Amino acid sequence: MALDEVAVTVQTPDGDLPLLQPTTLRLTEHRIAVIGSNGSGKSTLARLLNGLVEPSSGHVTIDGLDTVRDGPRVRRSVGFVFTNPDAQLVMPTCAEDIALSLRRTIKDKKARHARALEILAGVGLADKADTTVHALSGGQKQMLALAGVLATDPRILVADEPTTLLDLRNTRIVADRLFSLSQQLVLVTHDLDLALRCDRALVVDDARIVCDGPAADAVSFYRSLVGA
Ligand SMILES: Nc1ncnc2c1ncn2[C@@H]1O[C@H](COP(=O)(O)OP(=O)(O)OP(=O)(O)O)[C@@H](O)[C@H]1O
Repeated sequence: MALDEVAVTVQTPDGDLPLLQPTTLRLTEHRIAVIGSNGSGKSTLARLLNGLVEPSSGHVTIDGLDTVRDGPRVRRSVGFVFTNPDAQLVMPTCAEDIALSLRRTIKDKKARHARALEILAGVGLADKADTTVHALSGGQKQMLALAGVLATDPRILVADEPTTLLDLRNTRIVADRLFSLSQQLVLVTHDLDLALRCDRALVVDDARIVCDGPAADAVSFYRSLVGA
């Protein structure tokens, strides 16, 4: 993943508002954390990586594919997990939701349903196949949303505060799943323990990356930045 002189600016009634100042980055490590205060620009950076946000200037490329020009192919490579799983659970039942993610790879409906049941079993939701997604707990919903994204077989996973709405136990379950993946992971988080488990961390402040390095160094920098 590469950002070349990428800036994001939005127009507001008060004039241009920079959401990301010009940034050049190469993201090659297996697990990269993005940390920083509320409103600093972390989600903007994460959303650039799969084309949910387009650069106002510069280019974002994933394996050489431009996120604007090659949007659909980029989104096949880069799965995105939202803070609130309700944003991505769209089908009436859990099995149907996973089956939706499998529609590109498994054309036969029965085979797709069977694979969906296997995937649900793999995340501890075997008994929820025919349950409405609205009847799941927050932790179960996030595991379902994550399983749905992984069912599309992305090479990279970008997760934007995936544990923020979860209690301690569910945070651990979702985090352990994320850290067990072979996929490259970009994890936006306020949980500094999770950031410390990454190979590299970026600190975002006021629309800029103000520190970029080994997670322990970046977390120390962030703590001193906010006086904690
Ligand atoms: N489309 C938009 N129009 C105007 N302002 C925006 C837009 N998108 C984001 N912002 C503003 O840009 C800033 C950065 O937003 P962003 O969501 O990237 O922050 P964040 O670091 O992820 O914050 P949080 O930790 O609260 O989720 C915020 O002040 C936000 O209100």
